[in-house]
Amino acid sequence: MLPTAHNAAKEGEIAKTVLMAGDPLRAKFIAENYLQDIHCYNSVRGMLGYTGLYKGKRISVQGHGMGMPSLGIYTYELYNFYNVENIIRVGSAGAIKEDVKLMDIVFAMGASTDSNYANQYQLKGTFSPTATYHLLEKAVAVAKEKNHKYHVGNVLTSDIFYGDSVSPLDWSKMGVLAVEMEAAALYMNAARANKNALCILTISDEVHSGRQLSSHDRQVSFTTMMEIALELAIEL
Ligand SMILES: O=P(O)(O)O[C@H]1O[C@H](CO)[C@@H](O)[C@H]1O
Ligand SMILES: O=c1cc[nH]c(=O)[nH]1
Repeated sequence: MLPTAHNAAKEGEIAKTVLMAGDPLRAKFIAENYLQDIHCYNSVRGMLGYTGLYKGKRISVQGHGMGMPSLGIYTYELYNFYNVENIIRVGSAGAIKEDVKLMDIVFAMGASTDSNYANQYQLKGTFSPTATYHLLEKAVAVAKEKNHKYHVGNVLTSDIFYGDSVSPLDWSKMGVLAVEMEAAALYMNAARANKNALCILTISDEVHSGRQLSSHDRQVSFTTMMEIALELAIEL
């Protein structure tokens, strides 16, 4: 079974806990700036993956691409073929609730979705994708200790970035905080594999106001989220 069609890692090359980002260059940035003794285990399709040490703990970091189908492939393989236990997504998101602002951190406690990803499970109802509580609890504790501004709640995982006649803002009437494109699939793959997952997001743009982060603020606020995820990873 290993390596797979999408991941060149051999058995044992990936740690039990993996940080993941849509952009593989964000994964490379984390590896090069925070990990020691890094080893690049994957570059198939440019979806870079590295294993290294953070404060002495072995962790991996890998890209997952954009959208649920892409994240679905990489996380399915990590959970089911590479014996990964914990996946922490570090992503960007658009704020849809007005009190959620640029650079804020959002912990996705739940992930509502406009996709049909859950149809594969043939359930007679609607599955609610949720974060693994002990990951959420520990990550929030790290953010609190570091005095970062954060929100915990529901996000929208959407199949649509450039919408024609639909707006993610409609979801704010249900208290949904922000929109991104992968958390629901991550939580469903984790649930089905009986593994752990958390999605941590940084607000890169406000859908409600049209404001966007400058490239400088993007870099600073993304590192805050990365440091929370790394501190969480060493506790797992
Ligand atoms: O910054 P990442 O992790 O890619 O996350 C968000 O950014 C992409 C869209 O620009 C989507 O993947 C969305 O989920
Ligand atoms: O999916 C995303 C990510 C960032 N900003 C958005 O508006 N949508």
